[in-house]
Amino acid sequence: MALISKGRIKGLDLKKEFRIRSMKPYSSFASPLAESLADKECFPYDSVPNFPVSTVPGHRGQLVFGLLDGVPVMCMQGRFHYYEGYPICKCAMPIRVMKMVGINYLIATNAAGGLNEKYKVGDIMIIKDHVNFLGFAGVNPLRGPNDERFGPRFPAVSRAYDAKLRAAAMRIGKEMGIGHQIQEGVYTCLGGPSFETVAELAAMKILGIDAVGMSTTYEVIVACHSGMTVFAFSLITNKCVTTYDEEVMPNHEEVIQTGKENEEVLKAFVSRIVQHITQNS
Ligand SMILES: O=P(O)(O)O[C@@H]1C[C@H](O)[C@@H](CO)O1
Ligand SMILES: Nc1nc2[nH]cnc2c(=O)[nH]1
Repeated sequence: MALISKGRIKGLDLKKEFRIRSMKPYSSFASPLAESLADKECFPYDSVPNFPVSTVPGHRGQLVFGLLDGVPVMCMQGRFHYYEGYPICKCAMPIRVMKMVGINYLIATNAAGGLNEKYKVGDIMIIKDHVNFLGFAGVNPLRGPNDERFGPRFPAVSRAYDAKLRAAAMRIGKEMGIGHQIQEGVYTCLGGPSFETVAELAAMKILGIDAVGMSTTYEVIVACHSGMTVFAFSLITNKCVTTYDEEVMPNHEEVIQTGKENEEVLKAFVSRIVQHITQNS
């Protein structure tokens, strides 16, 4: 989800580049956050020229514009993952569309497996940093010719996750009475779609990784490249299976179920962070 503000990127014309006029408003909602927006307009991904289409069960495919408690926002209902077969730059393309419509704040959320032993299912992990494993192998969304209109060839991402917003989110969590559910840690994105082996998880633990997922890092890199302020968190939907004798195996159903159980609290959390941003920017 992203907050819309004035000041579109210079030299880019969204209507011209994406022929956005041809998008048809559409209304059908999956997440309660998008449902709760006022003055909604929805655009299914397949109505946007050159936009990828979401193929993941449980991931609806549309852009939703509207007001969240009076603040103009743009939501993605369904994101794109490398395992769906798209090039990584295409997975991150919606972030550039956000930049082009004048968005300066990105709030990225994901479902992740909890590797840190202290984490419980249902915890919210504020992301303080990431390990971009895909990038280790050269799979970076900025690979290829650099578009200077968005940002520099070699962007720094060492402070990708805004420290002030992280502190504010921690405070907000406490005010909401969910302080015991809030963690702060390091996220990693793997290519998926297979979940991790026990040996892979053991290696990641040594690297200081707290939660494991299949998204977000490529979106954050692209947002950071174009100067957006980023806040991101993971919902810990399952505990990583770190020994060979556990009966339960990681599964997508558990991920979906934990997401559903926490929808309302996440919606309230995001809404309060959005209010905080508008009052402090
Ligand atoms: O899009 P996110 O990262 O929230 O979704 C995670 C990663 C996979 O798509 C799926 C695995 O269950 O959940
Ligand atoms: N890679 C990965 N992605 C997830 N998304 C939700 N849970 C998990 C998990 O355990 N591993």
